[in-house]
Amino acid sequence: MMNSTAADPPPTAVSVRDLRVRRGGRDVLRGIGFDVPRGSVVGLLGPSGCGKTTLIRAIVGVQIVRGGTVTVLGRPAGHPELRRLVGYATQNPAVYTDITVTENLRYFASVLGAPRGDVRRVIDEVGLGRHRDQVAATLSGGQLSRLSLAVALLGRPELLVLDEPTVGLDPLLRQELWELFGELAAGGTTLLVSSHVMDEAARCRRLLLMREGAILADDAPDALRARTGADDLEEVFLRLISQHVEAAS
Ligand SMILES: Nc1ncnc2c1ncn2[C@@H]1O[C@H](COP(=O)(O)OP(=O)(O)OP(=O)(O)O)[C@@H](O)[C@H]1O
Repeated sequence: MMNSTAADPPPTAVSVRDLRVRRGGRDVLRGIGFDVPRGSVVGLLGPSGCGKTTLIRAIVGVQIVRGGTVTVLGRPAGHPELRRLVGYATQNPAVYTDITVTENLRYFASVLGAPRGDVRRVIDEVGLGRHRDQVAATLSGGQLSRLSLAVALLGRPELLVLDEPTVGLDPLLRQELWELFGELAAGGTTLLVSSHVMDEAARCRRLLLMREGAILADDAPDALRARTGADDLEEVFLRLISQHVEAAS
């Protein structure tokens, strides 16, 4: 058996235990737990309102929680050291609309202490080369969300948390972005990516399927297919819901 040393990174990038969150007088996360292995792409899927963004907010340390623990790269979520280690792209792009793509990225690179050369790299990675000098206010929705993703990629964070990064993108761009996610994971980055789109789920190493503040399943896509006897992940999800409802009744 191998002994881990103080220098070894923890084997899980994110570890959530019995996490409970209340928002607007409702229990939005009801005691959930799971691990995100390092160097993998994990998909967070579930219907609108099931709690995906709330969970993501807890992982990046901006959500008040009622109970439970969230450990990120071996530190409690929200720890100041995580600022440089975690890249977060929100659903609504948080960039300055009155300056250009490059100016936004230069600004965020200086805030994060990322090398200047990173600006060019992330622009290329998200395919915004032709728009580098365009004022952000004039970008399309999909271009804006790619700019937000580019900000999250600055400094090569160890963990990327992306809230619906492919909304509003055409199928080709979506495919390119998922290829980029795969390349980043192959290089050791961990990605937690939320999505409504089930065909994207097939590209993930593991899937967290959420419904009404609970995790219905946490497994590899093939294991979920085998468990439910369905091929299509949309159908897998539906069967898991009915199994869950039957078990609860
Ligand atoms: N600021 C808030 N105050 C009170 N309740 C909130 C707030 N934001 C979200 N909620 C509630 O928390 C629940 C979970 O919302 P959340 O945004 O986490 O869902 P989601 O799965 O990310 O949805 P979507 O896919 O539509 O973004 C919803 O019932 C929502 O109404």
